[in-house]
Amino acid sequence: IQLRRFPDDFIFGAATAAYQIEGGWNADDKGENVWDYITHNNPNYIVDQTNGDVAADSYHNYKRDVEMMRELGLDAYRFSFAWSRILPLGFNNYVSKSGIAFYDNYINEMIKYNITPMATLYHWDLPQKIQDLGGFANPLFSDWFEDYARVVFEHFGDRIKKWLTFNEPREICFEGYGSHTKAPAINITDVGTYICAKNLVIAHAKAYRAYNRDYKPVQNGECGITISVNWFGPLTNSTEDQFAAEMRRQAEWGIYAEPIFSKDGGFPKELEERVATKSLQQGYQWSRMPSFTEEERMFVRGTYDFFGVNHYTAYLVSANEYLTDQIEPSLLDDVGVGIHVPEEWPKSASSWLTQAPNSIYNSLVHLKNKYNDPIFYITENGWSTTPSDSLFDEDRVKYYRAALESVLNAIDAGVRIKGYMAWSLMDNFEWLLGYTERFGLYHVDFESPNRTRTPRKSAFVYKQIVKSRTIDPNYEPETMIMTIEDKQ
Ligand SMILES: CCCCCCCCCCCCC/C=C/[C@@H](O)[C@H](CO[C@@H]1O[C@H](CO)[C@@H](O)[C@H](O)[C@H]1O)NC(=O)CCCCCCCCCCCCCCCCC
Repeated sequence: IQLRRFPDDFIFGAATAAYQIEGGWNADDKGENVWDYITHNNPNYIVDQTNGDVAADSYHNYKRDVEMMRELGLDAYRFSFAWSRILPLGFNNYVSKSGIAFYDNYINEMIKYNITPMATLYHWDLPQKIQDLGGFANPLFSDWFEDYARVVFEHFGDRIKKWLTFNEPREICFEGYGSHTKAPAINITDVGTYICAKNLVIAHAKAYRAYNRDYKPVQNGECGITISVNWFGPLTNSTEDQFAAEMRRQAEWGIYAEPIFSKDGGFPKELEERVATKSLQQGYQWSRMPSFTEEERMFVRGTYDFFGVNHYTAYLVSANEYLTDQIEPSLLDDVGVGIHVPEEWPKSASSWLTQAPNSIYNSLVHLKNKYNDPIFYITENGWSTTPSDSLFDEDRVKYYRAALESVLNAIDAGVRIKGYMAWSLMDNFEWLLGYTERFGLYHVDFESPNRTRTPRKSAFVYKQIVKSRTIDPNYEPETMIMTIEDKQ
């Protein structure tokens, strides 16, 4: 059989995030963030009562991390900066020398071995002081974020050419402000998600425009945002189900993507009208979804060089079936649709994650058509197993092969995908689920003092894909001993 090839300029990488791997929660002068705060003050918030105080201890093991990237032959590595490690007080009146030194060393180690760093400015670890001031609900948030972004561009922009402002606005705003499944667990269901969404996209735009104006002319990098785009397709072909799926997509990612990537900007129209109507019926004198002024709409619109997509799974949406009770008022009540996951889709260790057919293709072809053919990077994609599963992670291997076939299907359909980052390079702190779900190509022994990393079978399979730039469905590693090979 002729195997399909990834384009020569396609970059393969792996991803992580600061709070999930770094540890060193109070090393040197690092400040407290919202995950430090919630895990220390309410340990039962996490299912196994753990936290990221030490995690995979990448603060001390970063050289081993880069060695793993070399073992896999990666072109790129996506990681995030911890705001409170760089600015321990939240604001830019004090910049931590040791925080800067840590990231300098980490990045220099990658560059030394020709691994392209892709950096996320914010992956959920807000300085607690900024949260005490309201966090993403404070209209001044966007200025504080721009200040932080400028410090990072200033110090690291000579070496980092691919920037992401935020990781997954849905998880920040819906789960953190409109629900309680992410820190800071504000759970103000009527307006939390919507106020956060507006301030977040304005903060993104301020950072993007600051980069474009003051850094890009010298540093020559690119800047985007990563949005979680799981596929929400209609359960049937009926008009009602198709509209229901569109409403759910608007609620899941449209409220963050539309202001930035659409021709007109602003929030998605149908959802905006629905929330405005329901708000009046519910006795509010204004829509629970704030509008953009004309100036804000134009300011946010078009602030991207590429679209970062985190994709894991899919759900089927129905207008009339599988409906469940929702808190009223809330985003899920505003949308008011049913969700179904077919029994036959293979299950992972995570309740929300099944292996859905060709869902990367479905998502990216949809986004390409909706948002005028942007350049995409898949900034996360991966599969979870349990801590007791063996190193021979056959399900993860199947998932990665199917996902990468779906990437090739999308490329064949004309989608401009330039890279793929596997989630994750190594096991890490999986938020509410602590260490009970594992996403790593490398297993991490969280009981061992130096957090020993050991490659799983999927690491060898991914390495072969990266090296050959093809997906051989029959490839079997000959050994489970990992080595570093010279890149051709
Ligand atoms: C049977 C019908 C049930 C209806 C359920 C409807 C579900 C609709 C959509 C639900 C989304 C669920 C949450 C998914 C979040 C992910 O998008 C998010 C991805 O984040 C990135 O991924 C990495 C791995 O998780 C992460 O480490 C990385 O930092 C991040 O960038 N993942 C998370 O946020 C992780 C935790 C999610 C836990 C949230 C608990 C909410 C429980 C929802 C239950 C859904 C049940 C579905 C049942 C399906 C049955 C097969």
